[in-house]
Amino acid sequence: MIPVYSVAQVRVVESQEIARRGDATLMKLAATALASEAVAMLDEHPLTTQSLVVGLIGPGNNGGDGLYALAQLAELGCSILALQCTDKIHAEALADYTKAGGTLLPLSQGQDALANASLVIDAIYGIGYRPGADLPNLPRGARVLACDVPSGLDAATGLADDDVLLAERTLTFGAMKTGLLIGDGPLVTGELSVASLDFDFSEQNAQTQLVDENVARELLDQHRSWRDAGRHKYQRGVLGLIAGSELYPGAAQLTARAAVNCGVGLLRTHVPEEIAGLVAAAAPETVPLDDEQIREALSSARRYLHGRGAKISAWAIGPGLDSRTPPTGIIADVFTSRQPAVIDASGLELVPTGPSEQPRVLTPHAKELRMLLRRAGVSVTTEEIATDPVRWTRWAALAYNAVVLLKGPTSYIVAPNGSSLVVCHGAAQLATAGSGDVLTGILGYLLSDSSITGVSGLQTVSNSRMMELTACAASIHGYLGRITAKDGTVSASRLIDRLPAAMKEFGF
Ligand SMILES: NC(=O)C1=CN([C@@H]2O[C@H](COP(=O)(O)OP(=O)(O)OC[C@H]3O[C@@H](n4cnc5c(N)ncnc54)[C@H](O)[C@@H]3O)[C@@H](O)[C@H]2O)[C@@H](O)CC1
Ligand SMILES: Nc1ncnc2c1ncn2[C@@H]1O[C@H](COP(=O)(O)OP(=O)(O)O)[C@@H](O)[C@H]1O
Repeated sequence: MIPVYSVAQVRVVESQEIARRGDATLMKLAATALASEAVAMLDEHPLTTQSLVVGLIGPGNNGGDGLYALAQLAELGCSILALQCTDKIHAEALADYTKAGGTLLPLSQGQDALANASLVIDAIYGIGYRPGADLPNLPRGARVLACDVPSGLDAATGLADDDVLLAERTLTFGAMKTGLLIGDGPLVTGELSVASLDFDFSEQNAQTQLVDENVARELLDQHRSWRDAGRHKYQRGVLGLIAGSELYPGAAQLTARAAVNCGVGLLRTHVPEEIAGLVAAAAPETVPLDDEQIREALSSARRYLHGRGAKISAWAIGPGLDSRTPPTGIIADVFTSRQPAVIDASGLELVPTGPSEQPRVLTPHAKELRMLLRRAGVSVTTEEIATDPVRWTRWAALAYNAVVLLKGPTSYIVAPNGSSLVVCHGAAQLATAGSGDVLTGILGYLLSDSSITGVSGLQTVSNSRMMELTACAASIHGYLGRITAKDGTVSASRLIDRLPAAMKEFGF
């Protein structure tokens, strides 16, 4: 997990570190990390003797970082140029830069250099940015490495100015900051990483924790064992899918195909008779599940205590249900079980508020979250949700006693105890009909697999594990979106086709 702190917390720790180690030492450390990130970016494309790194330099310490980094790049043999973007400039860093042989030009004289640059380092503004500055226009296609924070983004609120400098990568210092992950943040930072500079955050409570793909891989690995190879399909896990209607026949097919392509032990589907043929054709691996069999599975699960001997190990409820005629009775029965469940789309209209023995994940987008909150007696607009997503997701988690995943460009995952995780950096093209159904299939599969949940015998899945697996599903989904977008436009069907390859990257 990568802890995330507010800018105010970063400022507190920064001032302690300055007192301990000195301003210049910290800036040079930041610059070394920035220079090696620049080298890594340059290495991705063949270098020529004309390869040029142009630094856009602002008035404060962010500009200082940029100048020190350029000086280090010059020592490594790169051609460098600094463009002064504001009246003020960091004097000590400029002296260091000039000593390394660097040239400084006003921004107005740097247009040709910008057009020819192999890489642009954006060191105009960092966490000291106040919205409304005059920011330069960069040539189309410029490769930009942002120093700490893209200029034009408020690292506290996540709000970006229209002319924010869009980064291909952002290297942020000290710690991950909230504004990089909320609002416009994920749309403008590009690939995001942290250089911790050994800042000591032990006296600060993190605002939330970021789950990136490496963290997701570690979380998924937590309970895997060599013994997994000996399991038969029922031991591996059976997912029960209650979905679909004549009105929306596609969603159940998408979720079913997604779960199958994840490698689920067995998928059993409860869909209306009218679309059963369609679902069976879309995913011939599935076995139908009628009301009687569901009741039998629920009662056998109770007899054998949760988990052991149960015929269904997890549930996915909701994709494509017709909210006018959902199978309310059978879903209410499933809600009394202790097998974990993911509930999406129209299924969300049926989830009861209050305490429950069943570990649940609700996966609303913002409008569905508003509906969930209304049902719980809380009136809120989607605009209010956008301004403070974690707060409103927390309300729903508490009211429904469930883990809640708020979907969008950034996914926020909150448990009933208020703890939260964040997942971001999926492809924007994931915003396409049916991609949420694919996510439900992925999460349903993860909840069904005993080697992933780590549940055996008498245990049920804890909310903290539910939260981790929800973050893993969102992370796999984001990765899936990115690899699919690499070779063309994205549709839910194309996502499903790439799912086996994506799962492999996560150790499946
Ligand atoms: N202090 C430290 O120990 C460290 C700081 N670091 C760097 O320092 C940065 C923060 O430095 P600063 O506090 O100097 O802040 P910045 O470098 O982000 O910029 C602050 C300056 O920009 C001006 N400014 C902000 N918004 C403006 C606007 N809209 N129009 C015109 N001028 C505007 C301010 O008046 C101020 O002069 C971090 O982002 C990071 O890059 C790193 O070197 C790590 C260590
Ligand atoms: N701009 C975006 N960038 C990245 N991911 C997005 C973006 N917009 C939506 N998503 C993701 O796409 C999925 C859409 O889900 P949902 O709205 O339920 O779609 P549907 O109901 O059509 O299946 C969610 O996983 C969400 O996190």
